[in-house]
Amino acid sequence: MARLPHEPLQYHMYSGPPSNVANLPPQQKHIGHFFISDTLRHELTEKNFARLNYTSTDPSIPNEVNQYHSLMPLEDTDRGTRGAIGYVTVVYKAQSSRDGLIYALRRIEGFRLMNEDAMSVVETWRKIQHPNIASLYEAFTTTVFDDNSLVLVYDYYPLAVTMRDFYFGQSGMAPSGAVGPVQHNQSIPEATLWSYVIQLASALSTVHAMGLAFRTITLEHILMIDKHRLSLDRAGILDLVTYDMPGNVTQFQREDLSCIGRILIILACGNLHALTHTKEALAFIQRTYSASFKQVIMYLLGRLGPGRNVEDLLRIVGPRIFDELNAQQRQNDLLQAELSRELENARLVRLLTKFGFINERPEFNREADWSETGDRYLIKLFRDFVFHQVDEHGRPVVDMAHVLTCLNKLDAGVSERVMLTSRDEQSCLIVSYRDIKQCIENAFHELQQ
Ligand SMILES: Nc1ncnc2c1ncn2[C@@H]1O[C@H](COP(=O)(O)OP(=O)(O)OP(=O)(O)O)[C@@H](O)[C@H]1O
Repeated sequence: MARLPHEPLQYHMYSGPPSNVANLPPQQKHIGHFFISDTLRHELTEKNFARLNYTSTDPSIPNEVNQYHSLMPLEDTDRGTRGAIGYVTVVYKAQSSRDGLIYALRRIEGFRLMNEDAMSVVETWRKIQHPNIASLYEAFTTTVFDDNSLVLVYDYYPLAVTMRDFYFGQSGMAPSGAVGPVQHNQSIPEATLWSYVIQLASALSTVHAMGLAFRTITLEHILMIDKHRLSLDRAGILDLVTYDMPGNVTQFQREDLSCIGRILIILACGNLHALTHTKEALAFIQRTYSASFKQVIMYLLGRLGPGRNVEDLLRIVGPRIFDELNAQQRQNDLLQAELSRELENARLVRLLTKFGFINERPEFNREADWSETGDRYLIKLFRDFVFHQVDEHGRPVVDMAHVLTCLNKLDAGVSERVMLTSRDEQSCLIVSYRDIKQCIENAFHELQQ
């Protein structure tokens, strides 16, 4: 639409999705709606629900532990198995009374801290902030669970599941002999696996640069926090639990790389037992994925030479980082497009709120000049025009598009005129949206006084 040089922008019109979003290939395409997409709204609502949900009725769970309350276990508390650290751990969601935020508390059952100096480990790990690592905030010992427990406080990600549960379900069922994608019908796409390698390499490069190591990374230690977005869980836990048994950090860092290599084999083969048949697993990977993908696994496992470090890994995966960067930017564009739609809606909510404040105020019911004359009368007629129209049979017209168009024009204060009719149809007024907008501003301003 042609616009004169000084004419204001047509704020009352939805601008539609940006071309870089509208022209995405079909599998990434979004239909331009007035509102946030159904999928994203559903996801966000579910996450908010998970964050707020508090349904625990287990009497053995204390009301409070330190400043954390509303504890809710995120797993079956009877399911506890001795994980990689040799202790049973249980994860709870809890709210901090200090900042009101929700955290994940990992409780190590029956753990007696023998050396208070071990807490210094937490100070070191606390400095690590990375988008693919669940930050460790604090650790404390407690007896409120009727035992000696050590509790570590991490970022909470609503609806996160471990990579093991995500790909293999809670039972982790796997017919042990076969190697190949037996548990899900399709192999995981190579691009997804590269994305995991890059996210994990990025997390490790931050941790290793601090002279630290995760020391154990398994499918249970990786949380899937969004579609193909992962976060390394349990930061610092082994350093804390084995404080009195220090080891060789370089060795631990190499072990981190080996762990990733092993995870990639399991994921690529789609089989939890793939490592018991490494030769067949690697042959399967060679047949299914590219040579460079197999190469990175061989490097991680130390098959291309014993000296391994994360800098070399970053060099090897370097060419793939652009793919990851591009995917992230595309995702960013999509979210920006969603956000810009919500921006329009936020304007409308503000406008409707003003309407709500002004119209039918009970305390002014008997004041004739409040709503029956002047500015406010006009606002009342406009409200009827937008919301209370009836068809020729007197039935209500419920037309969302009409409401949105009118409100957007009103918010922009366009010069277009509209005919407002009184309910008894005895009088009618022709006014511009700009005039009505001014009336609303005045009435709202008076109320604020
Ligand atoms: N930081 C977190 N944010 C949100 N949810 C989490 C977080 N950490 C763990 N969870 C949830 O708690 C569940 C249990 O976590 P956990 O790490 O104990 O897995 P697990 O399979 O029981 O491992 P293990 O057998 O070693 O205890 C996960 O599936 C996940 O849903």
